[in-house]
Amino acid sequence: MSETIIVLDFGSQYSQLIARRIRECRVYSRIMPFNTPAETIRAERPQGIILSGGPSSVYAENAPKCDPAIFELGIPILGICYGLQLMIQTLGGEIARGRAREYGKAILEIAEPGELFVGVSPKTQVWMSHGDKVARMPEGGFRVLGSSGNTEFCAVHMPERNLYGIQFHPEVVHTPEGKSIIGNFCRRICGCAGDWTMESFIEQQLREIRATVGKSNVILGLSGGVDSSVAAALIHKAIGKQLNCIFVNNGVLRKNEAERVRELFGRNFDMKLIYVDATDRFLSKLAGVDEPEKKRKIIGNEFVTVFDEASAKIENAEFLAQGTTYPDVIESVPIDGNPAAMIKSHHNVGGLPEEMKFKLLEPLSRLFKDEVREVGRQLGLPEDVVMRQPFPGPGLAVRHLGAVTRETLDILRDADEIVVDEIKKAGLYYSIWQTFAVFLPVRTVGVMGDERTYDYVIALRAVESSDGMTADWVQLPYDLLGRISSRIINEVNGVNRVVYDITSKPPGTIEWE
Ligand SMILES: Nc1ncnc2c1ncn2[C@@H]1O[C@H](COP(=O)(O)OP(=O)(O)OP(=O)(O)O)[C@@H](O)[C@H]1O
Ligand SMILES: O=c1[nH]c(=O)c2[nH+]cn([C@@H]3O[C@H](COP(=O)(O)O)[C@@H](O)[C@H]3O)c2[nH]1
Ligand SMILES: NC(=O)CC[C@H](N)C(=O)O
Ligand SMILES: [Mg+2]
Repeated sequence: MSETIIVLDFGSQYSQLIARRIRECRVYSRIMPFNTPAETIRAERPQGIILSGGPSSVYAENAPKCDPAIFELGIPILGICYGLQLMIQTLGGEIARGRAREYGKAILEIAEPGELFVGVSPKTQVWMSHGDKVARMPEGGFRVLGSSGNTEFCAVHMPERNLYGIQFHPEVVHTPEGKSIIGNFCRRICGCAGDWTMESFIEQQLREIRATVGKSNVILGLSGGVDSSVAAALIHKAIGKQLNCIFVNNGVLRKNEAERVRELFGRNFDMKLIYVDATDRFLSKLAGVDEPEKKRKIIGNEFVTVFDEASAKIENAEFLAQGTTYPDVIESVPIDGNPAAMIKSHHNVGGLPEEMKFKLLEPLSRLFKDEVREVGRQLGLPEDVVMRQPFPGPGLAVRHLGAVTRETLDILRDADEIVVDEIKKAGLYYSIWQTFAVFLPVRTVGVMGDERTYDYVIALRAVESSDGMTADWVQLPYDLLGRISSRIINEVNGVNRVVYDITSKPPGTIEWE
């Protein structure tokens, strides 16, 4: 078991970031719903607990509350923003609406560094995002470690129980010394040695995969994408020939993707690959379906039916392995009472059928993308495999608004190929998270060669991200945008207009559906 810090999620948009910062300190972290019982938490034997921020006010009706028994577990706790407020309220203090809301930068003046602020400048910039404040501290027990102009109780500590609370957000980059503060919590306060590395992860997973699988066979859905390629390499290292990879052409792949993946696989892997061309089945199920969640569910279900059939020929195929990663899980699963409500069902998680004969084997399901890439490198996969841009399992179906048809899918494929080609030529493919085309089923009027046209619209999307959970649109050079636009309009029949999507995530998502 690795050292673990648990992040209790009160619905903060930053819970992921907190988890990542902890992992950057080489300590494993897990996000759990705010109402996880203290007993469940104790059973995980965490070294520490962080209470996240959150949109509610602790004094509001139905405000999310943690099990108060967690403050009695003897495990160090750091409350951030809402987490601080909840800790103070639970232990007898009072939270009230502040005179002014405080968003943005503030200066924390450290009166007493304690263990939390070792090595942090006495006056340090911190980032605030709150409207409530501590109006009265609980009687006795707490010390004030620091204040800011607006917030008297900006950092507090109860030595007796090893509880810390801070009003600001150490997890965001606008708190430049935030990483040291989180590092101090993990190492000095929780006593973690920081031995969570990708090497130790691989070793641990190899043992676990062997123990879980035993003598059974494993089917792995291989898409040629980063996650499933890395999962294949890892599982193959663990169980060798018991692994059977299946690559499904679901009819919504990119242009020439089926050939490309088979070539890539042959070049990099020494294992079996079963190729199933299921284009007709997927497209007939998708015919006329324009609702995004329906499309996703149809694709998730059909994938499993195909895996089922293909595995019939494989003896004792008990497990279905997938390259599911942490963000897939977090975005898709509405855990009871968890405020991180469901955004969209990733086909490989929320899109799976309720009854399935396979047991799931998902060794990467606790990793972020950059960690998956690191595992791939350590397993010897080349850069052109680990650095491929992510491509969603539901493929072009979620980049083609409205119901898909063979003709309009081909339009999207041709446009998409031009986008990728130009981005590669510009040397940007590996430095941008994702770049792609989206098909809009609306037609606009144009004029080409003095003739009126009435054709479809293609939207371009290019986003920067480190894990797909949040993303910024990229300021692609105008001349590159111009080149892509004119090539699409000249070379792709049926398109007479190209637009550029300048929405970040949030409020948008990366894919359009
Ligand atoms: N065409 C496919 N054939 C077989 N399995 C697939 C296919 N597409 C997706 N999957 C399965 O669904 C999982 C999730 O897809 P996802 O796109 O998130 O991962 P990926 O394709 O492996 O990596 P990337 O995120 O880099 O595209 C994959 O890891 C794989 O197991
Ligand atoms: O395998 C997948 N199955 C899916 O159903 C799916 N939906 C989105 N994505 C990818 O996840 C990241 C976040 O995408 P969104 O901002 O659109 O949710 C982006 O990288 C998306 O490409 C998926 N991958
Ligand atoms: N970011 C937060 O956790 C905010 C906590 C609480 N909603 C406030 O406004 O003070
Ligand atoms: Mg993919």
